[in-house]
Amino acid sequence: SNDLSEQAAAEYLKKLNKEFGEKANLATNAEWDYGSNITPETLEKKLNVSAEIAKWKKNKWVETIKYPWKTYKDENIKRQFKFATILGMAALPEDKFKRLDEVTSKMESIYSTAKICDFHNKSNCNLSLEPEITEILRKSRDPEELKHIWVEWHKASGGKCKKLFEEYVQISNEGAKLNNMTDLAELWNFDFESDAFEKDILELWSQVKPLYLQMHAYMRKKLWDKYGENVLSRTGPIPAHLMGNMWAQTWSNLFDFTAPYPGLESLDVTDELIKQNYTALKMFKVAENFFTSLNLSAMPPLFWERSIIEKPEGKELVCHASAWDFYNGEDFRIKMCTRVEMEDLLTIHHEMGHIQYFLQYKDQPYLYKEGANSGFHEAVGDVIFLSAATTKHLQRLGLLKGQNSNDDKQELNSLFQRALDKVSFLPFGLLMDLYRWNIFKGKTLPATYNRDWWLLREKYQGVEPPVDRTEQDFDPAAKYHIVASVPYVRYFVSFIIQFQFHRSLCIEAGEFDPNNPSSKPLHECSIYQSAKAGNLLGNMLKLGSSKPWPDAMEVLTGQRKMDGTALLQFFQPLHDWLKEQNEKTGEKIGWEPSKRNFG
Ligand SMILES: C=C(C[SeH])C(=O)N1CCC[C@H]1C(=O)O
Ligand SMILES: [Zn+2]
Repeated sequence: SNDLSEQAAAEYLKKLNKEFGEKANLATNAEWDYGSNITPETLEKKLNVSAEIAKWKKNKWVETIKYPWKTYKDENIKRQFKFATILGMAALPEDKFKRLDEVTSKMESIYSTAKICDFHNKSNCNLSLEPEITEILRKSRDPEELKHIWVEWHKASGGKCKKLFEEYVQISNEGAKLNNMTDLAELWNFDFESDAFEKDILELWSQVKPLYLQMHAYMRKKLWDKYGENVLSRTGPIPAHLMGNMWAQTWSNLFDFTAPYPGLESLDVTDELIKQNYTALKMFKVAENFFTSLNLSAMPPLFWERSIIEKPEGKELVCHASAWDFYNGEDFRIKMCTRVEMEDLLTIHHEMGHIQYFLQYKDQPYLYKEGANSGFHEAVGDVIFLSAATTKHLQRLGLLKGQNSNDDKQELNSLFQRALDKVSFLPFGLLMDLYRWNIFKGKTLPATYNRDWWLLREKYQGVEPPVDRTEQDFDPAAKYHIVASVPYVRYFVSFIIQFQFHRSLCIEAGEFDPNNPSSKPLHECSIYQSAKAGNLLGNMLKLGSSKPWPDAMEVLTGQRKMDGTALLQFFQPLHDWLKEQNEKTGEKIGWEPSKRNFG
C-alpha cells in the first residue's frame, strides 16, 4: 500500500515481526540440523534455506525503507524500524552471500572436525577438541605434552583456515559497506548504540588492568616454581600452552597448584561431582533449580526433549556450547558436549542464562528478541554462577563438605578461584575484537595476520606462543569465534557488567550492604531463593532489546554506564593479598618483550 502514515507503519510492523519470526524459525531449524550433524546434505540444506531467506529479507527491506520512520512520533515504532532497516549480509548480491555462507561454514566444520595425534600414543590420531584435547589440557602437567597438543591443534585448525578467512574478510566487509557502515567493525558494534564504544571499552580495561597484572605476576611465579627456568622465564610473557586452556583465556584448571592455601578442601568440585555419579542431566537440573529458586522460569518441555547435552556417538557436530531460540515461544534448546566437571557446571549456567533471557522476552515482537546488548545476553548465566559457586552454595549442594572450616583461608581460595575464571579472561575478551576490528579497518593485512595476533596477545594478555610462529600459521583461527564469525567483545562487556548486576541483586536480596562495613563481603553473597532479586532481574530481562541498554541497566542497577568498580570491589580482598604476595617474592609486575618469533 502507499499509505506511509505512522498508523500504517504500525500495522506493517505487526505483519513484519510475524513474518520475520516464521523465517527465523525455518533458518534456525536448518542451522540446528547442520550444527548437530555435519554432513554435505545438512550443509546444502542450511545454505539453501539461508540463501532463500536472504532474498526474502532484501525484498522486504525495499518495502520497509519506504516508510519515513525517522519522522514518526512513537519511539517504539522508530526503534523497530531502526532495527528492521539493517539488512546485514543479506545486502550482498546472491552469489556473494552464498559464497560467504560457504566459507564460514567450511571454516566452522574444519574447526569442529579437526583431529590430532596423541603425544604418548602416536598411532591414536583421533583426538577431538572436546572432550579429549580439553581433558589433556586440563589435567596434564607435562610441558612437552602440553606443547605437542598446542602445536598440533593450531596446525589442524587455524593453519587450515587462513585463505578462507581472507576471503571471509573481503566479502563481509563489502556486505558492511552495503549497509552504509564504514566496515564490519561498525556493523558488529551497532547493538551497543554508542559512538564512543571502543573508547569506553579501553577505559574499562584501564580500570581492571592493575588487578590483571597482579594475577599474571602471581601465576607466572607459581608456574616458574613448578616448571622451572627451562620452561618459562620469571619476568617474560607466559607461554600460552601452560594455562590449562587452549587459548589461555581462563586459568581455573590450575587451581590445585596455585591456590593461596593449597592444603584446604579443593573448591574445584569436579572430583566430588564424579564421586556422586553426577550426569550431564543432573548438572542441568541443578542449574535449572537455581533459576526457579529466584521465581524465574523453568526450562520448558521441548527444552528437555530436543536439547543435545552430551556428545552423540558416530556423527560429527559443532561441540562448542550454544543456546538456541527457535522464535516460536516454546522451542528453546542447548547444544553442548558436556563433561562432568566444574568448568562445565559454569558453562551450563552460562548457556541456561541465554535460555532464561529467551523465555523472559518471548512475548516481545521479533525485532526485540535480543539482549539489551549482546554483552547482557552473555552475562545472565554468569551472574547466577557467581552465587552458585560460593562455598555456602556448594556446601548446600553437598559438593563441599566444609571440613576444615578455616573460613577466611577458604574464602580467599574461593575468591582466587573466581579470579582464575574472570580476571584471567579480561585481556583475552578485549583483544579478540581489537584484532578483528584492525583487520576490518585494514590496519592489519593478510601479510601480518599472525604477527599482529601475537603482538596483541603479548601486549594485553602477557602470553607468548610456546614455539616460534610463521605466516604459514594462522593461530587466531584456532579459536571457535574467529572461524564461526562470532563477535567477542560481548564477553568482555559481560565480564564487567555481570559484577554490576551481581552487586545490585545481592543488595536486593539483602545479602550485601555497601554502607555497612561489617556486612558479608560481596564475593560471599548468594542470591539463591531470593524472589526479590529474581523479580528485579526478570524485569530487566523481559525488556529484550526494546529499550536502549542504559535504560535496561538502570532498571537493574540504577546505573547507566558500564563500570569496572563492581568487579574491583568484588576482588578487593584478593587484590590486596596478591600485591602483598608479589612484593614478598619480589615479582616483576608486567613482562619483558617475548623472545619468540611471531611470524
Ligand atoms: C560458552 C560460550 C557460548 Se556463548 C562461549 O563461547 N563463551 C563463554 C565464555 C567465553 C566464550 C568462550 O568460550 O570463548
Ligand atoms: Zn554465551
